[in-house]
Amino acid sequence: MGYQQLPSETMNMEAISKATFGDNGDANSGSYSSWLKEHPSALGSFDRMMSTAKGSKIVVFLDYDGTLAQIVDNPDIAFMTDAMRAAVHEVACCFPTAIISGRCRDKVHEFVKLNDVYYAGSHGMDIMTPVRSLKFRDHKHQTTSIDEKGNKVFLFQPAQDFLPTVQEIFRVLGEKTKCIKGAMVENNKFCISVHSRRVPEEDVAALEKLVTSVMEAFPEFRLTGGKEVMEIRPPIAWDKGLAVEYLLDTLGFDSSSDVHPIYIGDDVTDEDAFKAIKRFGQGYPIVVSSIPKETKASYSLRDPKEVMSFLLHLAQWKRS
Ligand SMILES: O=P(O)(O)OC[C@H]1O[C@H](O[C@H]2O[C@H](CO)[C@@H](O)[C@H](O)[C@H]2O)[C@H](O)[C@@H](O)[C@@H]1O
Repeated sequence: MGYQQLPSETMNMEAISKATFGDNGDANSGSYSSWLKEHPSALGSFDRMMSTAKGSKIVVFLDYDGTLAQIVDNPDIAFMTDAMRAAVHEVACCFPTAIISGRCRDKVHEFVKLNDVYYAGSHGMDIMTPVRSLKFRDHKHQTTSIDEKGNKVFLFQPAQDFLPTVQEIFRVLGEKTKCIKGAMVENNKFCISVHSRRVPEEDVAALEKLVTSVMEAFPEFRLTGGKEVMEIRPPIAWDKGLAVEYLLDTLGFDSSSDVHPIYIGDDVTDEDAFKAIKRFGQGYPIVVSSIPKETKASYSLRDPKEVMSFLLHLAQWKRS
């Protein structure tokens, strides 16, 4: 195969979990309880976590799908609840808060509808901040723009050079996958998602084969996976972990200051961010999962409802 394929990422996470932990990996099973010993609940561990972080600066990073919004069949209607929006707003009033998603940045903003959080779309390849990064002196990819309130902002778009090709791939995949019922190709600006969630089980392999053959014409591009989705990404060394580092630096929280970053996410691409928090040396990588799975996260939350509860606890802790 000509493109860079990461086999473990292309497997469905539920399949990985079953292969690793057996069929009974649900939240009530024994394997989940033993997994919890390795990745304790961030709610149950809240007091301990916060007593370590007390007096330091907390920065909150959130994934969108599967973390702030439930996973649903149709990606176009993966809305977050008003209660979740209020919880994110509460947290953003207390701590710098960023949302880092695989989706296109505008789409996440449209779903979240909050102006007091920072947005990074396309798996961190499209970051908007009010300040320019000093450490990442990549001025070619740091440009200025005007946000919806008329303020000057900086955009960091390290995959800019690949934009025309990504859009060409989107067009070709859209055409070619028309023959597979239920297939959906989503334009995430600097990357593309090909969804198989609504494809009949017996056609999923054909869809994967089709996408693979289309991508042979674009051998540099990376093909990775997620929850019933194939992700096409440009060949640059950039991921959600580097986006976390970029944001920490840009917002003035380098490793020399006393900072505890928190990252909450549920999918394969969030693992890069968990690793970044570990590289940072302090902070809390939290995986959202109701089944045991391989992860670099230190803590866990079962589902978006528990995420909401954690965010509310965090805001309440700060206010008290
Ligand atoms: O980084 P994220 O914010 O988690 O985005 C990752 C992908 O999420 C979306 O797909 C996933 O959620 C859909 C809606 O619940 C679901 O139908 C799909 O099966 C999931 O893979 C989004 O549509 C993708 O573009 C993102 O890359």
